[in-house]
Amino acid sequence: MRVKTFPSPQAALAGALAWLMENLLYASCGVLAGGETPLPVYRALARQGVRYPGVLLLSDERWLEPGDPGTNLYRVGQALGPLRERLLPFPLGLSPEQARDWMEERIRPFLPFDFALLGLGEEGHTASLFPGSPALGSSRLVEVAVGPTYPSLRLTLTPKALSGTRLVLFLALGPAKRQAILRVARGEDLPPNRIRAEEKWIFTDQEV
Ligand SMILES: O=C1O[C@H](COP(=O)(O)O)[C@@H](O)[C@H](O)[C@H]1O
Repeated sequence: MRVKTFPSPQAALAGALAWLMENLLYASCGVLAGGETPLPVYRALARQGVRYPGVLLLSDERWLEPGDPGTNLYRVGQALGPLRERLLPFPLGLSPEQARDWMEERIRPFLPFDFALLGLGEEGHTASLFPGSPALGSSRLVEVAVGPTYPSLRLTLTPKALSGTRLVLFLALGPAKRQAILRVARGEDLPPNRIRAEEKWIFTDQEV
């Protein structure tokens, strides 16, 4: 895991945007994190008018009603603008187990993914893979997972699905995430370190 520290959050977001734009040029399937942190990157991407004919997957989904503004699909989709059409979303209308199985079959042909822009939580989670979660050791590509915060029920890509991705970038901003960044960079057994990839980076505004 390599860490790149930028002088400000804005600079780190710009770095992630440049990384994403470069990867979209050559990718046929990439993964995007939900949450708050990457939304400015997706908005900036939409403003650039980037065309991308491939598939975009969400790293995870919060199990809410379809169309709920708390879902990653809603928030990421809004931010992506026209690129939203490239998303292959988790099917929220089914039961979590049906959605898991449906998604697993849909994503299999796209393995290994070309790139993954992922998040990092303060306690070290990425996607909806929380420390200690049984999903970390799953032999499936997609798992139903339980998180400590609302909404607790999630669907997530597993380390098995994400491992083999050519390039993985964790975008983690703000002092509240500094400890998690340090722990991941030290190689502690946290979810980001369960993902094996050719190249893994953390882009941050924190000195570590
Ligand atoms: O719950 C989630 O959290 C992570 C981190 O989100 P952030 O806003 O702290 O960057 C996110 O990557 C994941 O997709 C989301 O469901």
